[in-house]
Amino acid sequence: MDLCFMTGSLSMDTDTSKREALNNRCVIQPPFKLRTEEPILFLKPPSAYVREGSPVLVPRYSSSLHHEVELGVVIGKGGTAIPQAAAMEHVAGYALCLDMTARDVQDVCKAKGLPWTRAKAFNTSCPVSDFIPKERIPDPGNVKLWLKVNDQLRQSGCTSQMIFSIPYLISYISEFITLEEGDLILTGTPKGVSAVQERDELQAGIEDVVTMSFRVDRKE
Ligand SMILES: O=C([O-])CC(=O)C(=O)O
Ligand SMILES: [Mg+2]
Repeated sequence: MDLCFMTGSLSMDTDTSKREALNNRCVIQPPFKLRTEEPILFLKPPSAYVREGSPVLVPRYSSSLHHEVELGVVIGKGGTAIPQAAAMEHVAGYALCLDMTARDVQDVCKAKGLPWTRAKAFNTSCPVSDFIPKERIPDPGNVKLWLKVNDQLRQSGCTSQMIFSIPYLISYISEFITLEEGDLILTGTPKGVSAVQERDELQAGIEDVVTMSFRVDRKE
C-alpha cells in the first residue's frame, strides 16, 4: 500500500443534518452541481500513512483533532470505469484506517468553500492496520468497527450503515480517477467522532479480525 487513496466521505454518517449541510456546501462549488446522493471525495497523500509503533501527530495549527474509524478497501487490480458488478474483482483486501481530521480547520474550510486538504491530508492523518486479505472479511458490507480513546468506547458501528456500498464507491470513483493497485479507499465513519489530546491512546478494531493502537503526540 504505497499509493494515494481516497475517502468516500460521510458514507456511514447517520447524522442527516450534517450530511445535508455538507451537501449544500458542495452544491455551491461551480461548475458542477452534485447530486445529493453523490459521495464527497478527498485525497490523502502517501505521507499521511502511519503504522503502529509511530505516533499520530496533532498538526501545530489545530486544536481539535478528531478520530474517524473507517474500513479501508485495498485495490488489487486497477481499472477505469469499473462496473459495479465487477467491482469486487478489483479488491485485494482491506485495512482498518483512521481518517484523522483537524475539525476546526475543516470547519473554516467549509465556511469559506475551500478544499479540505489542510484538515485531512497532513502527515500521519491516516493510521492504517496491517493488510487484511479479502478472504478474512467475506461480507465487507456487514462488519463491526469500534474505536476507544484511553479505554473508553467512542465509536461503534457496522458497515451495513454505509450510505454507499463498496461496489458503488469503486465504480463511482473509477469513472473519473483510474484506480491503481495499492490504492486505498476509506469508506466513511460511524457516529461518535470526538477530539483527541496529546498522550491519548487510540485503539481500534474490526470485530475479531484486527486491532491496532496509536499514541497521540503533538508536533514540536
Ligand atoms: O470529515 C467529514 O466531514 C466526513 C468524513 O470524512 C466521514 O464521514 O468519514
Ligand atoms: Mg472520514
